[in-house]
Amino acid sequence: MITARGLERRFRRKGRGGASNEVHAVKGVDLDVEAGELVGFLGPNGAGKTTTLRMLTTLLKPSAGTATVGGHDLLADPLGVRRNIGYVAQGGGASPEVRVAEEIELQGRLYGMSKADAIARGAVLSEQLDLAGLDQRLTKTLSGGQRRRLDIVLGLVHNPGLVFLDEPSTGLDPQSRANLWDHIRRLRADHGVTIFLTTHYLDEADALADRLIVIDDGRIVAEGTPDSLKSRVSGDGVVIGVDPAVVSDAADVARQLTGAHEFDVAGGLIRFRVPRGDTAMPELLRALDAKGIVMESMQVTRPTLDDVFLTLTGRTLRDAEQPSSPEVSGVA
Ligand SMILES: Nc1ncnc2c1ncn2[C@@H]1O[C@H](COP(=O)(O)OP(=O)(O)OP(=O)(O)O)[C@@H](O)[C@H]1O
Repeated sequence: MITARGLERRFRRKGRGGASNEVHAVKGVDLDVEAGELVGFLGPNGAGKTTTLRMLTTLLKPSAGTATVGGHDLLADPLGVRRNIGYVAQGGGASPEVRVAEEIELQGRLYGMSKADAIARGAVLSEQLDLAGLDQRLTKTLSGGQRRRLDIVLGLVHNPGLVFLDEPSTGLDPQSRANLWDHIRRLRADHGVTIFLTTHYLDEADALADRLIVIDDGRIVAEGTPDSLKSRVSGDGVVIGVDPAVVSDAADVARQLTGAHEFDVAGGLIRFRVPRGDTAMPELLRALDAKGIVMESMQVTRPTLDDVFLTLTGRTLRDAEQPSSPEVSGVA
């Protein structure tokens, strides 16, 4: 669905006294997205997510690189790309003074659909995204969550096989976010739409994406399923409790586990890491049992995506956030 090679984008910014300097926002991105995948493009503010997305959706010309999106070449056939994708921008696109039904119909007609087809498709999507009954409301009267769902209907009305969502849940309260995630999952399940979404929320990336592509400072730094990224980097944290009299014997047993590392033994507690806690624990229980040692307590904690980002870049995702800079001008 998407193949990009060496995508780059530079911007020229005017500094003090009219001097201009260049921002290398995207520094050679390669990415592949298969049909039917739900891929999260994760990175801190300013990492280059929106710039990459705008290049892939033909809104911004790459300074270098090539891409095929939805089967069409980005540079040779931008119209073909546009016809085959949906794009839901960060701030959304609905006009405030227009009724929901008119907005959906207008969007369909912009893509060359007949009035009847646009209305029919709009009705199906509105039902699926919990907007049924709101068709005569002015869009400015919708709640944040409803508006965001309308943005998604607008992005999907022309039936694209691939949809780009830029920061879909920004600005929504926790309940509306969880609700939106359900809708996004269902869209993929019911329509087989391929979804590429950007986010800087770790929980969103974790909850929603089959696969994550992590970007930092214009470069891809990792990719994989949320679980594989977590296990690759640091492994699960384990704390077991035993009688302090046998703690060193128990620690010797735990050290035999494949990949066990970072041991810390204090009182009756043994802390360490293993690549996969769920498979290591039964093995450890059996080995301790064979030595007649009773495990009194056990806790396994999965690493978070923030641990992953920290290991990859030396910063947590939150530390890495920087205020976005104003738009000035582009250099293709
Ligand atoms: N039109 C522009 N002119 C100058 N600099 C720009 C322009 N657009 C983006 N940039 C800069 O490029 C870098 C990447 O910005 P981009 O918006 O792609 O990041 P992002 O990861 O999407 O961040 P956010 O989550 O805040 O949207 C930033 O340093 C940003 O200031």
